[in-house]
Amino acid sequence: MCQIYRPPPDPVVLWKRFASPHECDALLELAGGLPHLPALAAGAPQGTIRRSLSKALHWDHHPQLAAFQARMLAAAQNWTGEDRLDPSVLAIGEPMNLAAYLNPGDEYRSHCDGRCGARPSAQDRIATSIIYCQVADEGGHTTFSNGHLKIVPEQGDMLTFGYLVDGRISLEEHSACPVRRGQKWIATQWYRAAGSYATAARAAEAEFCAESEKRIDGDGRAERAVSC
Ligand SMILES: O=C(O)CCC(=O)C(=O)O
Ligand SMILES: [Fe+2]
Repeated sequence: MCQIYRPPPDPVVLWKRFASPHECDALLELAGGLPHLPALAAGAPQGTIRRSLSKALHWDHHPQLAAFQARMLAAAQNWTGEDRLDPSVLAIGEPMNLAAYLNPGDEYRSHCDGRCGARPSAQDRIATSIIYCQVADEGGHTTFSNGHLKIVPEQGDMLTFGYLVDGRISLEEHSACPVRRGQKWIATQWYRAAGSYATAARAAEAEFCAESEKRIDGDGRAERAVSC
């Protein structure tokens, strides 16, 4: 089931229970356990906006991983309305990233995965999926501060958001709130554009997830919020 929190052109969609505990375990095994290297966010000296550990997982070493990524990609492409539009808008362009927030206060402050509203150049990132393999007991939510949206995921949920927007304030900017109690680990996949942006822009206007649509209202697990 997928829940739509925001429509295109910068959609936010949550696929409930996308990954089974077994699949998360398998990812962890491929990674050789929880990451142990400090995550460095691009442009942030000493990773000051990001306090977590991370590790890249390369599909070419793991056929199992490639198959799983293909399933993620297919779900993410769903928002393009596969039946009517070219589903090849998104492509897996880089390794999967495992990130662990293991200590109280671990967080990832406000940032964009793409260009924060500037027009993307060829092969820039245009969408992100995050699988929450473990959620914290308290804190660790994902917020979209400009969009006033806080996502409160459950274990196995996959959040996908797109940011193929041009020249306006981006609703893409997001943060991982500090973990307050317990631990959190996620698997992030960043997508890049396959094909022309003209195609991608058309697709971004399309309907998506229509058949199982469930909106934020009445859901109870997302809150209007500007901060953690
Ligand atoms: O941990 C989160 O909730 C967000 C992670 C994130 O923003 C990313 O991996 O790009
Ligand atoms: Fe991010």
